Amino acid sequence: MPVRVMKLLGVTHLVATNAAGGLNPKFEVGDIMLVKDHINLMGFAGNNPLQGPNDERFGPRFPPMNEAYDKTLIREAKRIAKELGLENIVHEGCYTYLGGPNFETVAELKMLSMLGADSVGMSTVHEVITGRHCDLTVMAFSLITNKCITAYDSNDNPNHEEVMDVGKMRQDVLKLFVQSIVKYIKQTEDSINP
Ligand SMILES: O=P(O)(O)O[C@H]1O[C@H](CO)[C@@H](O)[C@H]1O
Ligand code: HPA
Repeated sequence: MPVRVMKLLGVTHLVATNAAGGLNPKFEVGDIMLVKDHINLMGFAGNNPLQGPNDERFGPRFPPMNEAYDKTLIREAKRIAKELGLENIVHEGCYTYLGGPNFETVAELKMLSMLGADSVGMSTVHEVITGRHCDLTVMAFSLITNKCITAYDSNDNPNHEEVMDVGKMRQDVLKLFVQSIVKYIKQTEDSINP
């Protein structure tokens, strides 16, 4: 619903962000993952924001989702990351989510890893689907706040405090990153519609 309100207000771009567990073993806590694709696992279970009668004022009944994440914005976000000296902590990958609010089991995480997910959260996909349905240009990134635990002999536990702490630790960098991306989008829009 907020995404459609944004559309009605004239918004053209959606930059979605989330905190997520890192499933890709190359990711470290505090890294950023640009989302290049997602797996809508809740959609597999029949939970999709576009369910129900389609409102043609927003978009078509059967929207494509193979190019959900704008390739130009991903490319420019990488360039910006380099300019800001963040290239070593910025990666690209596939996001997936379960409904939460519990963190995932070891078996669930092993399955998600086999499916090709690089980060795991509890949000974002519904907003992205709704945004693409009404033709917003979309980009998203995950802040990796914890490493997913995929071994039964681990003594670690994911917890929301750690997620919040890592978010706070990275807030200045993330603010700068988002500001730079928004600045790029504004410049591009202004050059198209002066
Ligand atoms: O996806 P966001 O809201 O960024 O936050 C993620 O972090 C929280 C769990 O710690 C959950 O809300 C999960 O979705
Ligand atoms: N799993 C799901 N959601 C999350 C995680 C996680 O490990 N970290 C932050 N949000």
